[in-house]
This record gives sequence, structure tokens and C-alpha cells, in this order.
Amino acid sequence: MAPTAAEAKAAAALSTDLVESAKKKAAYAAVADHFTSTMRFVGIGSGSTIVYGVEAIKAHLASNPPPAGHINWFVPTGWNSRKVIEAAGLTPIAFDSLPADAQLEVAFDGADEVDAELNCIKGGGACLFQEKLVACRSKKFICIADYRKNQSRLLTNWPTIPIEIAPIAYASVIRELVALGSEKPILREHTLSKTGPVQTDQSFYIIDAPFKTLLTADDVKAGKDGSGKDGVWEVEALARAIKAINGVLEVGLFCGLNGIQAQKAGLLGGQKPVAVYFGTAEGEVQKAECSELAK
Ligand SMILES: O=C(CO)[C@H](O)[C@H](O)COP(=O)(O)O
Repeated sequence: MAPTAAEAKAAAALSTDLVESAKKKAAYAAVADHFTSTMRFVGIGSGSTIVYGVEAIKAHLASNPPPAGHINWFVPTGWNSRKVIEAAGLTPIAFDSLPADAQLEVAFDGADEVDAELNCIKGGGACLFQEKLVACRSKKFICIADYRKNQSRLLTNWPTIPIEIAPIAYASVIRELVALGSEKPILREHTLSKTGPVQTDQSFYIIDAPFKTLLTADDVKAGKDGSGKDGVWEVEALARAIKAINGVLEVGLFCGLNGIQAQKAGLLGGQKPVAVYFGTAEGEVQKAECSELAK
């Protein structure tokens, strides 16, 4: 028998509660493991999950105040992220105001989907360019997500790859994406009060491009062809191909070993998170660590 409207509403509310509680638990666990009040520069991502990350940082600072005279600076990944930092009473510093030699100790951010190798899709909130800048300027990038984001391969649940592009180039980028095997790339438009293309913090546009489910590096090592033949791509190969299109500012695939070696040497971090904290539907936190760092 089909559920009544009241039953359907109650089930939806329960599922929202589960997701929110999973986000919060993951955020508090990530902050407990990776934030200290002596840190100088900390990256703060965008989206609904990072709000809990900021809440956890605020709570941590309340019970572990920084040494006298020490300022914790929080680097936002866009307008919305800066508002969240300010609303929590924390001190923001714009990415382009950082001292030239400053490195962020850690950056926390959410993701739209994460695969078995911790490659991520990001950009659901149209902030991917600054998110990548901040992640790559951090010694470690820590991702926080709920159980819906945890998939063995990218483009399993999340349908498209967000790509930030120069407005003038949108039609030609769409044509190039189709040539790479994306069936129906779409220019992201406002759905509520305003009409027209969504504009990013850089006043660029976002194209959402669907592709077949992406292969991992291990799939390719096991003999699968991820070169784009028949539209089947391995994550890094696709990220490189999209980034090479004229007019593309950044692609919402955070992937590969780029930066990991440097990170091992204590230098800059990479695009890929060193750890992802997933809040599970059972109320636990599952931590996945980047296997390359252990090698
Ligand atoms: O990449 C992002 C914004 O561009 C977000 O981190 C991503 O969309 C996750 O958002 P949420 O925490 O609301 O699920």
C-alpha cells in the first residue's frame, strides 16, 4: 500500500534528520582530529556541511582558546563561506591577502561525491575554483561528507561534473564537452526568483556535464581503458582533457596525486583530500584515508 501524505512527509523529515546528523558528526570528528587552536591559517570550504565544521571549530576554540595574542585566520572559498566564518565570530582573511609565503595548515571542505580513491566531485555550490585554490595551498585538505556522497566510483549518484567557464566561451565549451563524450552538458541557470545563468564569485558561468561513471586509477591498472574511448574516462584523464578546453577556468574534479608528493615532503598539499570523514546513516563516522600517503 502506498504511504499516505503524512507518512511520506514523516519519512522525508526522518531522512533529512539522518543526513544532517551525519554531516554534523563527520564535521566534529574531522575538526577534533585536524584542528588546533595554535593554527594560523585554516581554509574553510563552501556548502551546507562545512557549516557544521565551522560550528565545531568555534566550539573547540571556546574550550581551547588560542595563546594570548595569537590570531586564527580563516580563509574562505567564496562569499558564502566568508559569511559563515563571520557569523561564527571567527576572523576571515581573503585568499589574496595571505602573505606570499603563507601556507594553510589545513583546509576543511565538503564534496558532492567521493570515490574509493578519494577523488572528489565538487562545485555543486558553484565555488570550485576558490575551493581548489585553497585546498592546494593547504598542507592537508580534509573532506567532510554524509553517507550519500560515499560511492566507489564518481558519477554514480551525483549526475554531472561542474565546470567553471568564461561566459563568452560557453557555447564552444559545450561543443568540446560533447566531443569528449558528455551527452548533454547544461549551462547552470537560476531556478528561483532570478532568471539567467548562475554566476560564480569570479562572475564566471558553470556548466554541468554528465559523463559515464568514471574509472579510477586502479581500474586502469587492472586493464580497463579510461582514455575516453566510447565516452569512458578515468578521473584524472578526464580532468586534464576538460581543463585543456579554451575558456575553462577550473573543473570540479579534485583528483590525482598532484601535490601529494610535495605534501609528503611537508610542502604544498594536493587537490585530493588526505582524509574524508563520512557520517554514516547509523550515526557513526567512517574515516577514509588517502592510500598514497601511506606508501
Ligand atoms: O563543492 C561545493 C560547493 O561548490 C560543496 O562543498 C559541495 O557542493 C558539498 O555541499 P554540501 O555540503 O551542501 O553537500
